[in-house]
Amino acid sequence: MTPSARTQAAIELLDQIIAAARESGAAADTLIARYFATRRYAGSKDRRAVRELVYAAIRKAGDRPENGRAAMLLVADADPALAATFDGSTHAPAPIGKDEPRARAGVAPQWLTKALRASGLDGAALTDLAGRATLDLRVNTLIADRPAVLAALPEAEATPHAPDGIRLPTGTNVEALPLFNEGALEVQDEGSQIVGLAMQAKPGQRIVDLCAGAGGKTLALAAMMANTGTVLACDTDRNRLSRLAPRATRAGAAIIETQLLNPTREIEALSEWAGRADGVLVDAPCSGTGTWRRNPEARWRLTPDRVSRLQSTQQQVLSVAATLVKPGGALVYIVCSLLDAEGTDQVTWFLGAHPGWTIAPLSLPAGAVHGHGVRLEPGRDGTDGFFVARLISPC
Ligand SMILES: C[S@@+](CC[C@H](N)C(=O)[O-])C[C@H]1O[C@@H](n2cnc3c(N)ncnc32)[C@H](O)[C@@H]1O
Repeated sequence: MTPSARTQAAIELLDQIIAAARESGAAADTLIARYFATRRYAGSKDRRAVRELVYAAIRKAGDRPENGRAAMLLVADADPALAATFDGSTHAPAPIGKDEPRARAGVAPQWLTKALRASGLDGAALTDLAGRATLDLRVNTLIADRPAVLAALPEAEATPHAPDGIRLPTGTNVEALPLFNEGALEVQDEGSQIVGLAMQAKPGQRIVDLCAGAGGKTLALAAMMANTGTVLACDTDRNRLSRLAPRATRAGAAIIETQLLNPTREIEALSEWAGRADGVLVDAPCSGTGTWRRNPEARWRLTPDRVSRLQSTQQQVLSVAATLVKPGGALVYIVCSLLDAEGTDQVTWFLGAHPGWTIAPLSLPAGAVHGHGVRLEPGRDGTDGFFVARLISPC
């Protein structure tokens, strides 16, 4: 493909991504994969170059742009070589017209930027939210240890904070690594590894992972517990939860049970666990403002109404969790969001609605105290953004 044809392909893809963001359609990565599946003439270098252009435009445009051309023009304004590809030749975008509209540059839509500022993020802390993510993995200590893995993978380095984390060059085909196929490695952002430590899970305990999804944190809990005790992994999403069993088998995690939940009838389904869990992890559904490094177009999908619906779900899940924790046991609340409305404000709500519960201080390898918990920030900590708090049930 010529440079101009690559620019045109990026514009077409951006049109699809913008439409999908407007209509709750497929994620950018899925659309990019589909686009190239039907364009066999594009080689791997072309795909990489087009992908780079698409993501440069997504990261730069704070609001959902009108169209792909307006988004790409925003990038071209700071890149003369890219601007020169708008030359009107075959397969190229039309020449840039006088006063053509550009997408608005920014971190996020204005309402969201305001809410993030009110949550204590400003300057680089704000702009780094949509920066580039690292490729982090957790060494599964049921099968291997970090020094052995680092010795076997010369291209890997230890993550700066998480004790079992390694970092690989971006773009590494993880699934082709023998250590991955042997179950010694799990792809997991360093931030996700760190907030999981807040559960302080110990061998022999009974832990509920109430929003387990496909089990990223469940597997880490089983490893922390050295495969003794029980981890009950629950979720309301059958598809996500069904991905956990094969992952657990590969990881040699034998203490995991799963339970699919009906969103209005969790307490009934979990009656055997009422007041009996040593700990309950609530990795709650959230707006994902901390994960824009991986899904920058998520900024274009979020609305105030969606945040407020998520807040209701978070409160509902927290209330279910509170019924499961034994006296003196712990509830760990995590969101991969930096909005206080989903983080520390929800803990304030919980304490008001559940008298007798207290906050336990957290000592984690990264992050800083924020409100009732600890916050990890992409800019400061080099991880995805998270809020985590540890609450103790009355005895
Ligand atoms: C942030 S994700 C969990 C990610 C997972 N813990 C991990 O580490 O990979 C939140 C999960 O909460 C689930 N969820 C949503 N509503 C729920 C509810 N009422 N009860 C339990 N899980 C729920 C979603 O299906 C989603 O999988």
